[in-house]
Amino acid sequence: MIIWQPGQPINNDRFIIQGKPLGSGGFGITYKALEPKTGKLYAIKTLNSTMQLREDFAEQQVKFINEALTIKGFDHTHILKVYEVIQEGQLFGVVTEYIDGENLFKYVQNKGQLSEAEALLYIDQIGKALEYIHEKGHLHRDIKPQNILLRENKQEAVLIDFGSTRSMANKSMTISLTEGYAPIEQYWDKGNFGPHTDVYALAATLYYLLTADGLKQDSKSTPVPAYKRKQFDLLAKPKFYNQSLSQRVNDAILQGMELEPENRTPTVLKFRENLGLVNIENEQEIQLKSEVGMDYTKLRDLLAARNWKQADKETYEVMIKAVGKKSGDWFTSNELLNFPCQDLRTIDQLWVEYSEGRFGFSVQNVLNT
Ligand SMILES: Nc1ncnc2c1ncn2[C@@H]1O[C@H](COP(=O)(O)OP(=O)(O)OP(=O)(O)O)[C@@H](O)[C@H]1O
Repeated sequence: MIIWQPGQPINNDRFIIQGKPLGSGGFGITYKALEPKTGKLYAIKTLNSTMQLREDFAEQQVKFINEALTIKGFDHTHILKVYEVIQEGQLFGVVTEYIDGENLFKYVQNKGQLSEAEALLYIDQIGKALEYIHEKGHLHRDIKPQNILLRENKQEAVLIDFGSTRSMANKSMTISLTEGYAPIEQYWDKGNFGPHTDVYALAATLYYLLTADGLKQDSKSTPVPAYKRKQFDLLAKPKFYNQSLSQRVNDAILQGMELEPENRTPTVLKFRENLGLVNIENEQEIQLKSEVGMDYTKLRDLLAARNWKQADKETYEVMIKAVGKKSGDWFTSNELLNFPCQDLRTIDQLWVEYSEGRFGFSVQNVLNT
């Protein structure tokens, strides 16, 4: 049985284990490690001692590595970055980015339940990460506050722990669940799985973030588990624990946590819509239009269609209009420096290029890198 100790060098001295493990759970143990050559910190996850003692350890380890390799292909701001798989004797380790911050469960335990605005910020970020995972044909299947890390002082949530992740094509799934967050279909190995499976857990996570104080008074640390609801226990409305919640958020959570998959919000996008998050984005776009009287709708559409040439042209058109120049005019560096900053910021893909003594605009370079 191998447990790495503080100060232990691994992978031919490439990494040195730092302090006690960051966490350990049903099958994994996660260490903090320093790469002395670069001074960078990483997290390295291996199978834990219980798994190492199992007869089918070798098989389990292959599964563990294959899962890691799937995530290695993911590239999303709100998904933990997986860098590589290393080997130390019999044990394989998955090297990932190290997040200097705490998980949402600990954060709420220390701080108390979150305001609606803060909770929705994290749920929106993790919702987008889930949409990305679903588009790639996978389900996470273990969304819960403990599996969401917050980057210190950044209000940025990152989804971790892909140990339960499965391809949607896999109709028979092993039973692995976290009570309070797992939907009813996860209690059967051939349940009706789909994006709605992660919607339930995401809605339950939001339920927890907004009602943690009330739940605690009721001696509960999660929303009522799905199997209990099936038998006798009703799910209390989030508003029952937190009267200040908006009706909209209360209702969106209840629809996202419908017991039967058929009645539940079918996709994460729909769930975000029900929470008013997708509309907020649209509203922001409308506000951008009126902020300094410029209309960026055409530019946004061209960018979305990746029509770079037309987008470059439209950027130029929008900018000359904003400062009252004639078509064909160029900008001096001074004009660019004094350009209404709000506008420059709203076209966040804008790239100002300097060539042959003149300034031009290109959106292509930035978006292609
Ligand atoms: N990359 C990381 N950076 C910083 N802390 C981490 C990282 N990964 C995990 N942790 C910490 O360790 C805790 C447990 O991690 P993780 O969820 O990966 O494993 P687990 O739940 O303990 O094990 P299992 O995968 O068996 O359920 C997290 O809640 C977090 O506090």
